[in-house]
Amino acid sequence: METAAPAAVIVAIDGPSGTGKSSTSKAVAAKLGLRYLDTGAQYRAITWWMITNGIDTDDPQAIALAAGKPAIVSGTDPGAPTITVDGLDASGPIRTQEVTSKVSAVSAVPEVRALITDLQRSIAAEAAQDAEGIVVEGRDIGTTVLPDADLKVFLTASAEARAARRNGELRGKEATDLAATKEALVKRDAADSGRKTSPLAKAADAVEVDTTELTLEQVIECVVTLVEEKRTVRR
Ligand SMILES: Nc1ncnc2c1ncn2[C@@H]1O[C@H](COP(=O)(O)OP(=O)(O)O)[C@@H](O)[C@H]1O
Ligand SMILES: Nc1ccn([C@@H]2O[C@H](COP(=O)(O)OP(=O)(O)O)[C@@H](O)[C@H]2O)c(=O)n1
Repeated sequence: METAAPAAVIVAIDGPSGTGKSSTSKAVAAKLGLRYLDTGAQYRAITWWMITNGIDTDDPQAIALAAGKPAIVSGTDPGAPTITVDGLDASGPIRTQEVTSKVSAVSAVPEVRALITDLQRSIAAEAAQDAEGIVVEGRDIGTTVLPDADLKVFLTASAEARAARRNGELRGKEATDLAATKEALVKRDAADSGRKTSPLAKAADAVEVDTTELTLEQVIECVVTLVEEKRTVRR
């Protein structure tokens, strides 16, 4: 008798910058044969498009009017995630300090969030239909984008640990001193948490994991266990 394939699993991993969302989400998706979506990269991509097309990122109206123009496409292979804007590879430009300094303003605009949230939901629905499921990481996945996700994880860590991790990633001129990195990170956290439309927040039914004292491997193992527990219960 054919055993039914396990139902697809939808995992939401949220949290502020530097908690390990991307590293953990990619590793968990790869280990469990799931797709992966970096929603931050989508907001960075539309921000990069606004900057390169001369849209004033301090003008929410101008951002709203232009929000529907760029075509943003995400590749969901955790081993080689991709992001293109109007067919161009945007994976490099979206990580600059210029984009990082403007992405919170762009992503706070309701019209931007509505368009990108629809895109995220269609990518998750496709993964549920055609694959084993997906790990979607961001700020508002468990609260707004995928409120019915099978598993919601909210990663936290001290601002000091997060700044040190982020600083460790920056290269050359962008590797500013730790204090400057921490200040920028705390400022972005506040903007993301304080905005009116789908702010950074822990869903009531999310499992909180403080990664401050944990290694990345320990966080990955913790989330893999949580997903496998979910899958077992549902079989
Ligand atoms: N628990 C951890 N311990 C040490 N370093 C970590 C941990 N989690 C992530 N990192 C490192 O910190 C940096 C930021 O991780 P990332 O996954 O990009 O975080 P986020 O997506 O939440 O901003 C990366 O260099 C990553 O390897
Ligand atoms: N689901 C999401 C993901 C990111 N974002 C925005 O996009 C920015 C960049 O997200 P990111 O995940 O690439 O940032 P890091 O956590 O990697 O520093 C965040 O600071 C938010 O302003 C959002 O508003 N909603």
